[in-house]
Amino acid sequence: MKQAASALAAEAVDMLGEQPVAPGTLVVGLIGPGNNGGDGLYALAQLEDQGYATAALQCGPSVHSDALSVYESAGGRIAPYSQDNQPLANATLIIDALYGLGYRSGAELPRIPRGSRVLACDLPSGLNPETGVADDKVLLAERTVTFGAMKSGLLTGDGPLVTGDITVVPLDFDFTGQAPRTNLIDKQAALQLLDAHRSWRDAGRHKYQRGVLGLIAGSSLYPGAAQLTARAAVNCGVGLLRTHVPEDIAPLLAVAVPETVPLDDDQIREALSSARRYVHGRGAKISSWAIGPGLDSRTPPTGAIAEVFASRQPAVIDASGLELVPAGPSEQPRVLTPHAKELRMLLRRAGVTVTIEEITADPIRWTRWAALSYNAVVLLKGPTNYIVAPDGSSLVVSHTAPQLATAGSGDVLTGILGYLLSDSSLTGVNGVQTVSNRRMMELAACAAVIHGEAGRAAAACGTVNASRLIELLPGIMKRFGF
Ligand SMILES: NC(=O)C1=CN([C@@H]2O[C@H](COP(=O)(O)OP(=O)(O)OC[C@H]3O[C@@H](n4cnc5c(N)ncnc54)[C@H](O)[C@@H]3O)[C@@H](O)[C@H]2O)[C@@H](O)CC1
Ligand SMILES: Nc1ncnc2c1ncn2[C@@H]1O[C@H](COP(=O)(O)OP(=O)(O)O)[C@@H](O)[C@H]1O
Repeated sequence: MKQAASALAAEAVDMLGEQPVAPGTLVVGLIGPGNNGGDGLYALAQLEDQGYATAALQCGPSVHSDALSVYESAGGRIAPYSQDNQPLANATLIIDALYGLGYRSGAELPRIPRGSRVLACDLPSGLNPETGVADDKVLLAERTVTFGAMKSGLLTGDGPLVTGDITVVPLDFDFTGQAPRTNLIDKQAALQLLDAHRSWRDAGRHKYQRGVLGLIAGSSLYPGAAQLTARAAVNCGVGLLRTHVPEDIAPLLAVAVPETVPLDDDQIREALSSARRYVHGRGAKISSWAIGPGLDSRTPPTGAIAEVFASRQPAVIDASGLELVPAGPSEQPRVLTPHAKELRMLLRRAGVTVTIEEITADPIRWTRWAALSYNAVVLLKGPTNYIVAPDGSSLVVSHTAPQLATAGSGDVLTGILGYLLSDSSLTGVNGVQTVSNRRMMELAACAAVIHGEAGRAAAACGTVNASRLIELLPGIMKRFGF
């Protein structure tokens, strides 16, 4: 418990970001009746020792007695919580140590002043630790420090919307008794994954060796989507982008993205056959594919697209491409990127009937169904991104921004992921090699984090639109080591 409390206190200090302590700084703990409250009191005691002014507010019928004695010995004082509590109004930081793993929905939760900075101990109070269903009065956290292992409720349902940034603090024992089946990929984890995948082959490569992305996209109905995906891939730094779009929109694309080189059906076939001949490092004509943004599903490109689906080259498939991708076993490593409605369509095509409400209530379950049915990694887009591999393992990305819910933002994600899949230093592929689902899943999570980072950066400067995200990508990619 003291180990947990130390991590909580350290996070509080990190949030306050001031040493020596600024005058007027006040840390207020909302203290519940169980061990979660105990963690909070021990953390407040440590903050007292470090010179912070603290106050504890007792929110239940009792408090952890040992922790209270330690807190009082450190000079702290506890008072009963009431709605007009002065300390709460003056708090620089509130530590929510009301309820944690022992929470059952329906408690009377304290009202905290609007705009308060809240650090949640283990879980935000009012959040069901298993299902992720949050009460209406859940205490919204800026950060959550969770102990021992990730809790499913932090990652599913409302969890990612109410936890803020999550830090998992390993303890000397695993008190949940089981390893987490789902992992959170935050910015730090994405950086680590990209570093782990990056190979020494990065230097001295020509554009074909760096990686060539083949984009099959666009229609006269949706001419803009192909441009957005293409511009995103180019601004990520793709070695070469080749685009297959209908003839009537090709001139528009050539003007919007002069870096791209057109790709017709015959060239697609030639690229696929060259991929079968080349070995790692020698450079195939196309390394990976992005299929779907802006395609018109009523008049899809015929011919070569089926051969791309039959290839072993990695692909990200989005939007109307999802209506064309075959279900069942395939040799192609694929990431499908549906939003909830498209996931419902994918599942229906695979014979599973489910409503959008059911998907939203249990996103990992239904994404897993699609991953199994299509033998592909599936990235379910939305306020939180769920990425599930056919073996059932999953990653969650909540490093997002609500402003990303804007037209064309998904096309940008496809461009980012298409680029990552094309980069031979990340996939290790440039020809006949195939990429494991694990790596596809990790790269999909990294793309979602990069997309989220672009969304946050754009939102920090003003309103967000897809073009703005694209403009920011070169700087964002630099932050991720590109
Ligand atoms: N070995 C462990 O299990 C560890 C636990 N730790 C801490 O302990 C916490 C779990 O402690 P507890 O099991 O004591 O549970 P909590 O401290 O989360 O709260 C449980 C208490 O709240 C009451 N309660 C729950 N829902 C309520 C509701 N709707 N209305 C009114 N009262 C309600 C329960 O009756 C119980 O008394 C973790 O979240 C974590 O903070 C950490 O210190 C690390 C080690
Ligand atoms: N509320 C939200 N908060 C954060 N990100 C969101 C939210 N809603 C949608 N997104 C993200 O915005 C993008 C929207 O993609 P998509 O639905 O395909 O739109 P479009 O087809 O217009 O590009 C996805 O990356 C998704 O994860």
